[in-house]
Amino acid sequence: MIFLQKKDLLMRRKALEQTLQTTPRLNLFQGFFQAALKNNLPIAIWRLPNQDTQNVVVDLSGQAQQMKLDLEESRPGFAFSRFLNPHLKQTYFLNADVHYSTKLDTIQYLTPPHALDNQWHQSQQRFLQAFEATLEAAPASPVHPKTPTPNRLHIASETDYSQLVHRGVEAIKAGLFKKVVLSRAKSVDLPANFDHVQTFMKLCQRYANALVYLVYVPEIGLWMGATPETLISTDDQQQFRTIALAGTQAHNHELPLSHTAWMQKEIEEQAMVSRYIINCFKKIRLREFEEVGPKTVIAGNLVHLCTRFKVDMQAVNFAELGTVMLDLLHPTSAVCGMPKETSQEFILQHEHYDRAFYSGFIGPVNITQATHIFVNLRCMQLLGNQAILYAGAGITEDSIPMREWHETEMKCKTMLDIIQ
Ligand SMILES: C=C(O[C@@H]1C=C(C(=O)O)C=C[C@H]1O)C(=O)O
Repeated sequence: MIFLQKKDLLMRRKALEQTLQTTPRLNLFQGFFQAALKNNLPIAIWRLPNQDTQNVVVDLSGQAQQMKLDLEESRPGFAFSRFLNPHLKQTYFLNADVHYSTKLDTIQYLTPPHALDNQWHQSQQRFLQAFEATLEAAPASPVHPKTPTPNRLHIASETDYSQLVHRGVEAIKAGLFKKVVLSRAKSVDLPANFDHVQTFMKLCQRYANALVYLVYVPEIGLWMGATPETLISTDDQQQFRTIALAGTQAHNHELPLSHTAWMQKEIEEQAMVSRYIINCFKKIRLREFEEVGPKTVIAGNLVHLCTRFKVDMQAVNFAELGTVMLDLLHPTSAVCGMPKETSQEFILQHEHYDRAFYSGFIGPVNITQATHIFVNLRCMQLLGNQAILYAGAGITEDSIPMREWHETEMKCKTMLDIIQ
């Protein structure tokens, strides 16, 4: 019986390979997405910065697994974390049981070591059946994603947010901390013809140097974003990378990037993030790192100041650097504050809403021998016919509440420009 099922499955996979090559990209991704929704399976679709390759992974176990993230030991998959995730222990992880990349143009199947043969094949069969069916004919009534209601959602008005910033500045003046990143949620109606996969494709086109993603986990819901901020990356050449990104202004297309002028406030704010990263290196006695910047970089409609850090993991003989640094860095002072503990406490007490996955981290783990984890910024949670957009701004002693509100409005535009 199992033998027959296996044979059937192998034939189905083979037939699919040809279909993959003749089906337009958009339809393929619609197919993956619909098949995952139909079977209640977690799915992640993404495209790395400055790459054309789009990827999809589907977790056939059907469960959002929460685990302690260990990058060096982990199976290939996709990590998704809330802002609050002490010691990375509550990281959601989507196993790459099914992985498709437009570069290889083929589906790779991974069977987890603990999988029960029978159940596993059935789950794969059901998924591939649904995938094939959507490719043959787009469903007349597509399945809609489950969209659990966010916890403690509060849409801050300009007055609410200005008061919050004012409180932050007071706390800094009182010496509680030096910087705090204060954020808010904004709600917008989605157009009647809103399409998740099409929006993902539009984001890819518009934001070439961002990680663009669409993640669906039935228990969590649907998140989408185009983030400019690498948290950690490690590649097949054993290079570790991270960046210090802060300071924000609108991108002036008429001005060469190198002519962008920055105020003292932004320079200091970004320097704090760099210092924070260097302190993390110091904690693990790592001295050999390359540091380049700060330079002005483009992130959609905005520009930021960015310093790049690089470590040759082989040269320093530190194979676990990725996990160790992820644990030390998250949440960085680009999304939390400086010092970390007191600023985080302030955020939890005063923001009056749950950041959920905003300012958490997200990205592929051990996919084609590389891991690219990003800070989840310029993102939105999709709820039926409504989207919740999230954005924050770094508050220092010199912050002016109205300006910070305006900055968060500009950050929300990254998503707004695509959906409206
Ligand atoms: C907090 C966000 O962005 C972060 C904060 C920045 C700032 O305060 O200038 C700039 C880039 C990001 O590191 C966000 O996009 O919500």
